[in-house]
Amino acid sequence: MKSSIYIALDFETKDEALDFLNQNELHEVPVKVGMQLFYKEGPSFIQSLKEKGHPIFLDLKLHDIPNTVYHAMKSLASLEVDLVNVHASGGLEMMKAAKEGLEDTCGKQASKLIAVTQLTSTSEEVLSNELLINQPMDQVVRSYAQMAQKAGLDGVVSSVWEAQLIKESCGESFVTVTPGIRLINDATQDQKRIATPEQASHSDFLVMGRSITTSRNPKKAYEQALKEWKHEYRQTTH
Ligand SMILES: O=c1ccn([C@@H]2O[C@H](COP(=O)(O)O)[C@@H](O)[C@H]2O)c(=O)[nH]1
Repeated sequence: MKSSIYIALDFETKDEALDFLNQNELHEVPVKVGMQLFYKEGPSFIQSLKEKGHPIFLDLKLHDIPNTVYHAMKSLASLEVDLVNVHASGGLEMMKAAKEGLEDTCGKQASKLIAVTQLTSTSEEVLSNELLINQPMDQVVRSYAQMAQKAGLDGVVSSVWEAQLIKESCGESFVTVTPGIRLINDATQDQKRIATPEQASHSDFLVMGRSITTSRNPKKAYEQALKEWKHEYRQTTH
């Protein structure tokens, strides 16, 4: 898997999403399909994106009892997307079941499986006051990442600010996928742990939605993000 930026296709309909990609000449770019579009358009939309050559991250964040997640992953496995995910807070047994569901259907060719550690919309305050987790965010994210690794997963979703710690704890090949990315001066909106592409030197993949999709020039915004990120990537790895 080459490192890249997944554009979050958070649109109401497949027509809106496909028009967006066509009109902005974003051909074959990696895309992320989340609950909004998948619940409305279903597997046939994934198929049409695949036919157009887009690498796909299917971001459904499964979180249920192990047996349910096992069977749900068996269904998702047949879509043969690049990345699928679960919530790490579902626990070790649930994550193992997710992995088994994928592999029982597609063997080692199955989609890569990652786990959300803590949503990028969760702040330190929410973590302790609402979720009642009385540890610092980076420690919680690190523990969840280690648990995901123990369950046999390929990586995790976190904010940019925990990616280095994850690499140090789980190794360079453990994949870090980071949403909550904003170009400079863009609105934070509901995100709390945000960063610019330039700050994302320890991320293998970025996820960017509104900074690109609501930009006046989405293609330019996408190319700018890639340039800023790759510049940083080159400086830290070569
Ligand atoms: O922790 C997480 C996990 C997933 N997401 C998803 O990424 C995009 C981000 O969209 P923006 O418009 O760039 O804020 C969105 O689809 C989320 O569901 C996340 O933001 N944080």
